[in-house]
Amino acid sequence: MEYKKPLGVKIEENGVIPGAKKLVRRLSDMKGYFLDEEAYEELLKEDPVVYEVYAVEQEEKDGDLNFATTVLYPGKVGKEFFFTKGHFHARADRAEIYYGIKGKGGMLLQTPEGEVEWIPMEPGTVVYVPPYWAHRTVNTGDEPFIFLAIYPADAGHDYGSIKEKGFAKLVIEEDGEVKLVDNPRWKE
Ligand SMILES: O=P(O)(O)OC[C@H]1O[C@](O)(CO)[C@@H](O)[C@@H]1O
Ligand SMILES: [Fe+2]
Repeated sequence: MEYKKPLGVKIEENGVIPGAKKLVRRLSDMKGYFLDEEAYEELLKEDPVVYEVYAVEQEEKDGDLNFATTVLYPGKVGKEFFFTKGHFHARADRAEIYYGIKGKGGMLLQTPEGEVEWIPMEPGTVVYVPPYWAHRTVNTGDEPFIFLAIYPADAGHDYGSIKEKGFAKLVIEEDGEVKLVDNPRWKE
């Protein structure tokens, strides 16, 4: 039997996992994701980084685990806070755990039928993402929102239906408050 080597790494203050694979998502990678298209086009002139992911991933095998930090920057497109794209798992029955490290935000979760849950997150919050729920994190603060995700190595990502239809709710700022409102573009 060939055993894999165990691994211990320290997450840096800024969320970076040394030696991890880095993925950068700029606003230009998220066309069609935000409601306010005019605000999107305007901000596209700067094309800010919306989030970075530092992932330590294994082969897509049953039983193994991946982990990744995400540094989700503060910002808004119109009234809508910056968020991660959001996805179902390609193997839809795979669950996931998130752990809040820094900053303030929350997670939007949604079933395939469009039932939505919002879970506020701060440093120390653990979120259990059950099988079959799509998930998207949102930065509702004014500093980077940093969190760790731990997920089955064979979970995969299914961005398709979220890219097309979005979530049934939007997370916006209105009158200085964080609000969840119906997404006018949501279709079942
Ligand atoms: O894959 P998305 O929706 O862009 O969000 C990124 C985050 O979600 C994960 O894909 C895990 O669910 C991580 O790689 C990362 O923490
Ligand atoms: Fe996931």
